[in-house]
Amino acid sequence: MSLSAEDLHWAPGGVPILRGVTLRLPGRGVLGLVGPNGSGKSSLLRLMAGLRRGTGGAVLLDGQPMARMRRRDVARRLALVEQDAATASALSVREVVALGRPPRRGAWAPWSAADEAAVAAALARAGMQGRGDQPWATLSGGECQRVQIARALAQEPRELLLDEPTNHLDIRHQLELLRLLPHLGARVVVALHDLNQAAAFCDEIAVMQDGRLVAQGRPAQVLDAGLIRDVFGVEARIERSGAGLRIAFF
Ligand SMILES: Nc1ncnc2c1ncn2[C@@H]1O[C@H](COP(=O)(O)OP(=O)(O)OP(=O)(O)O)[C@@H](O)[C@H]1O
Repeated sequence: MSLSAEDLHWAPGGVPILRGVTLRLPGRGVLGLVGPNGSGKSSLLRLMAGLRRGTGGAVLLDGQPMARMRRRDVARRLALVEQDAATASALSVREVVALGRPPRRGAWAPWSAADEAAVAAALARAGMQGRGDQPWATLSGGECQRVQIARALAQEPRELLLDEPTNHLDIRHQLELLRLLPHLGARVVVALHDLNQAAAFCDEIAVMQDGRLVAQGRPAQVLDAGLIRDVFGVEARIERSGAGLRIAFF
């Protein structure tokens, strides 16, 4: 059953930001969250991660309202990597990844072989094995993103929420990161701006517009010229080849 938003509303200070969003994760694979600036993608991810409480509706984890769960139990289940997540710069890569472990450890438990193994596994999954001793401050932008993902993976989440993880990355690092997503050992929800990348790398796409979820399904079902015009306000031509598609904008 996994993670879902059910008729979720959020109106901080009375201003409606999320207006009745119902979003269910697909049974497996990567769900892409797309939508114009300000449509509510980051807000939805933060509410689904339990960092904010909705003002109506619910976020459910395995059918249970997240609001009634302990923070620690939520953190054992899912992890969020926010946009431009910052980290104290004096740490090594291994120390940064180890910051993901507290939800998995007893309050007073010493650092264990299991913790060490989880950190090593997270580094390997994120393609950063052998880099544990490197100072965080010396990493490239793409490496920083990978280490933030490794830190989230060290929580051993079943659901991983990523908010625009390709921000600031050059095209090679964007593609490397997107190719990594199906291999992270978690269900992934990823907010993306590039519709072609979303179509190519996501099993399903969910489209936000003005605080509402206006479409969800396989990329070829969801992305058409009419939706792109209505939601993003641009003209597009969809070129289909087999199961894939390419969007040309004009
Ligand atoms: N704490 C808050 N209080 C009031 N308004 C907020 C708050 N957080 C976000 N907003 C507003 O909610 C709207 C949606 O913001 P959000 O960051 O969720 O959009 P987004 O789709 O992620 O945008 P982008 O693509 O630009 O990152 C914006 O108008 C934003 O200014």
